Amino acid sequence: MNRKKTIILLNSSRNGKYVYLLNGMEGLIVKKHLMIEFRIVHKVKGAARKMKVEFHSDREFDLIAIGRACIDLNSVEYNCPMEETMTFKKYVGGSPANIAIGTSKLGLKSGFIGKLADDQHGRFIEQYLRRVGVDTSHMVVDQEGHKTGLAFTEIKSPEECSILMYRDEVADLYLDPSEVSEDYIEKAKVLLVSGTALAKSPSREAVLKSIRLAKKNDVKVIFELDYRGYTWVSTQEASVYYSLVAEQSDVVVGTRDEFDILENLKDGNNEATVNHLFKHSPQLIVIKHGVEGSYAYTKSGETFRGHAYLTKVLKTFGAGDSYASAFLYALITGKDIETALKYGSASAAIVVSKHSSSEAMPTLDEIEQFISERTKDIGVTTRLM
Ligand SMILES: Nc1ncnc2c1ncn2[C@@H]1O[C@H](COP(=O)(O)OP(=O)(O)O)[C@@H](O)[C@H]1O
Ligand SMILES: O=C(O)C[C@@H](O)[C@H](O)C(=O)COP(=O)(O)O
Repeated sequence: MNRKKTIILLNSSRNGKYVYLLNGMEGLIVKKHLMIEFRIVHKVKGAARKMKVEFHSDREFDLIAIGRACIDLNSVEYNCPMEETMTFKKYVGGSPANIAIGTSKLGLKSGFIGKLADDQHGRFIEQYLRRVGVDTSHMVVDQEGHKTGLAFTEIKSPEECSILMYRDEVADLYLDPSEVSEDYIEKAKVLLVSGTALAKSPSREAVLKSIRLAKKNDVKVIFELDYRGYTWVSTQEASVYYSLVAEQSDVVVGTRDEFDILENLKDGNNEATVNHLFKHSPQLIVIKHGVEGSYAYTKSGETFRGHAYLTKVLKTFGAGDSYASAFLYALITGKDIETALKYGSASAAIVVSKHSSSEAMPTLDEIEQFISERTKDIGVTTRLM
């Protein structure tokens, strides 16, 4: 009897051992008494079914993001502690702004709702967003002297990066509910909500209003947890608002640590997280695990695994925003979840090898070229007898 099976070597390892894919299951190859055994470590359910999220097709904007548009000052010196860093390069930053830029660069029509400081930094941000094609018609200028948020980045080594944020009295957290317009939100397929915008009133109420308007007008709500600890009074408070918004969203995206904040616990597990959230509105939940990759869970019970691509890492920040940009691009343009995970991982791998988060956002050609080159690398197949 012919019992040949094809197994695929995946681009990842578990505790230093190679992980293989066989019949939709991930496992390790273990030698036992001259036999080769396939030991399952993870079942990838329904991998062949190609689930998609449906969006309105007749909307002027693919995605409208709400939250902060700020400035990143990225260390020009590599492998250097912040104390000794003398030179920083300026870019537009802020997670939702980065995602609006990333999706616009990929060809989506993106818009932004946010409040900018009435200063040189605020004007730089607005001009940059407009230049890369983001609609800024609903960005308002603060009239009360609030400032632009700044993020200084430190690149001690490719693995050891940190961000030092200056966010006292920042203009973005003063976005008022009266500055959120239903006429604008109803034009979108997707409202992208950043968790940090929930940290303080009146921005918190502005975001809650935008979610209500989105739901009223059949705009999908995508919640990027984007947790930045120092913006919050306590983790308890963050957990309350994160849960409230996640339960109302259609798609929730975050790292494992961010879901722990949402659930107000330590070392949570993905199954428990999704089981709870699927009792509410979400149809799709994406949980990221850094270089270990990411998982996408659907309400209908499927699980998909996205693998990080090996790349020459310059710094680790920017991974999440570039991942979200390409993942959402793929979802909104009707690609299946497996493809969206690949696009997200490829986009992140490209951005972590470059200096910035926003400016480095890849084009569609760059992502597709990257994936096609890497498919050759990881498509190593072997046969089990
Ligand atoms: N060092 C890395 N090399 C290549 N890809 C990476 C690396 N770190 C993260 N990624 C990719 O970026 C995605 C998001 O990264 P993660 O660190 O989980 O999010 P965040 O940046 O929001 O903390 C991961 O799922 C992975 O695909
Ligand atoms: O979100 C911010 O305010 C800072 C970002 O602009 C910065 O580029 C960054 O931290 C991005 O990191 P990510 O969350 O890993 O994408």
